[in-house]
Amino acid sequence: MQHVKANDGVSLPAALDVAGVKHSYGHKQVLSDVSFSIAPQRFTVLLGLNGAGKTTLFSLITHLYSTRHGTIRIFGHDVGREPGEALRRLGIVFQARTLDLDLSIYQNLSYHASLHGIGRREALTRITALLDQIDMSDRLHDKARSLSGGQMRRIEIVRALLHRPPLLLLDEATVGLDIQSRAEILSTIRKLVVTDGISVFWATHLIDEVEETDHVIILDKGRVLADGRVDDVVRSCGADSIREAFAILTGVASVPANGERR
Ligand SMILES: Nc1ncnc2c1ncn2[C@@H]1O[C@H](COP(=O)(O)OP(=O)(O)OP(=O)(O)O)[C@@H](O)[C@H]1O
Repeated sequence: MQHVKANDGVSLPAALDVAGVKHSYGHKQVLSDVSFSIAPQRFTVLLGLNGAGKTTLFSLITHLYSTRHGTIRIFGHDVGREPGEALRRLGIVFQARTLDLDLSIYQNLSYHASLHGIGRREALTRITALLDQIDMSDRLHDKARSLSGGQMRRIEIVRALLHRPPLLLLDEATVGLDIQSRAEILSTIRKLVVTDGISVFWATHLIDEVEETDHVIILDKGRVLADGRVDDVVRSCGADSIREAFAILTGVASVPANGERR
């Protein structure tokens, strides 16, 4: 089992360990021998253009698809062999909106809590505390449809955290949001790593979401092209910035804001 050093130097099992994973849709292979580990209590970015294979990889990690080639472990638990143990440790925010618009925020969240076997009283305590953290406790009984896109995303993040998973996956969480909402979501998530010791795996095509001290995994056409601290990746490419390193590695002349390959 892959072990990695946490922030305090203690050796822990990797929050996520992906080893030799391949995936095909019919004859089209979209993930080729993908391997990497992410450390606990770190912010790790999965950076790739549209079509790189990020969502497919997330579908394998969350066990929506079964892994036919390779293994995926969450804190040492094999997603294929012990899905209950593995998935209990995982929270996920998908790219597509998933709140029920006709239910209140409380109803959306308490339903999810009950799926995780959390009692009503405990659920309300957790919901109130998490809504407080994102300054939305006054919206508890509002209908989800009355929220802005950024507020909906924040409620989806609260929902993903209700069962207190140590690993949180977010697939293009800021897509379609205005600049201010994007910044707020990103800073909420970055804070969780520091204050709650959560491990975050953040998939994006937006290079300006990456910071120098993050761990970055660059995925392109289903292959891992780089895996390491951002400043190390930049240096090893002989580049001046992660944008330049990404362009060198992928052969994409400039990285477009919409994530489409040019
Ligand atoms: N259900 C499917 N059937 C066939 N091909 C698929 C399917 N889902 C994805 N693909 C293809 O697999 C490749 C990887 O897609 P994937 O959605 O995983 O990439 P991505 O990095 O998440 O991009 P995006 O952000 O645009 O979703 C693409 O070429 C896509 O067209």
